[in-house]
Amino acid sequence: MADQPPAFLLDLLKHHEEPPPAERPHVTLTFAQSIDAKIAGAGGRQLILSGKESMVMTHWMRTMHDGILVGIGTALNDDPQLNVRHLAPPSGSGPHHLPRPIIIDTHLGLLPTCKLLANFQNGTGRRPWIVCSSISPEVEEDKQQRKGMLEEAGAKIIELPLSPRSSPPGYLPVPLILKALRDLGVCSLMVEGGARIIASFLSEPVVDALIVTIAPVLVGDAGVGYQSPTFLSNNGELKARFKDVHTESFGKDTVVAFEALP
Ligand SMILES: NC(=O)C1=CN([C@@H]2O[C@H](COP(=O)(O)OP(=O)(O)OC[C@H]3O[C@@H](n4cnc5c(N)ncnc54)[C@H](O)[C@@H]3O)[C@@H](O)[C@H]2O)C=CC1
Ligand SMILES: Nc1nc(O)c(N)c(N[C@@H]2O[C@H](COP(=O)(O)O)[C@@H](O)[C@H]2O)n1
Repeated sequence: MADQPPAFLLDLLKHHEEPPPAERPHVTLTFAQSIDAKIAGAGGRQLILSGKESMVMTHWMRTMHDGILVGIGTALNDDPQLNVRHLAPPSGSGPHHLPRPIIIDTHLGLLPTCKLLANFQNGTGRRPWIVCSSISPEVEEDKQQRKGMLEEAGAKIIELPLSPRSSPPGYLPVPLILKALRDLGVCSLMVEGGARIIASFLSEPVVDALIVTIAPVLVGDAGVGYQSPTFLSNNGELKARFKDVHTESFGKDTVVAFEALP
């Protein structure tokens, strides 16, 4: 197994050597999809779309970011670990860098028994950060109680103001999330999904690199896809926001990498 990330990742993410903007980290959006653009099965059932080789590529990518972000839908559905266990231990100095797990969880529904917290407790994972909407302890006793339980299990809770007019309701604004993470020292962020998080990040001009693993399978209409904003102008021409910079086969999968256009 290779002992360093694939060359295209080193090249695509070399902007990480530069400081990120003041208002956000460098952002990489990445996920795996079928050829009919599904990221999960019927009813959201988790699908292992990536084969071994592209999964190893994803784990190398994880080592190259300060933080790794998923939405609460993914955290509850998949109970992910977000670590780098598919990589062989490095031969030389120290272990691989582990990204900080970050969960976007407006109402604090994450379970204190989840694998991310269990891994932190047993010393194999970093302390997860949970981003939620601000709590008014007097009127939200249940949420305050859940906060206490999650903190007891090891989580750091980050509260952000949620506008009553937020659209869709209950969504924390992406720029606010990114600013809070940047202020906490996160300089590079890998966003893994799920469907709603992908749509939200694609709707804002904040994604520097987009890396999609395409597995040669059809999931069918019952599968879960993701929405993207309209990239067509009134005359039907493509208003490209990204340019494709690299395509490479990893085992049976095709990985397509894009970078944001200025
Ligand atoms: N194939 C792949 O690479 C991946 C697939 N998945 C799949 O995605 C599915 C989960 O996706 P979703 O249910 O859409 O959940 P999600 O993981 O996208 O979380 C969405 C939830 O986060 C909260 N949220 C707060 N602020 C938000 C914002 N600004 N934008 C979006 N959400 C915000 C809301 O409660 C929202 O319902 C699962 O089936 C999982 O297996 C998840 C990650 C990667
Ligand atoms: N790269 C990739 N390929 C797939 O086929 C996937 N289903 C995912 N899912 C993402 O990875 C998380 C699971 O991570 P762990 O294996 O538990 O470390 C899952 O929650 C999705 O974010 N990714």
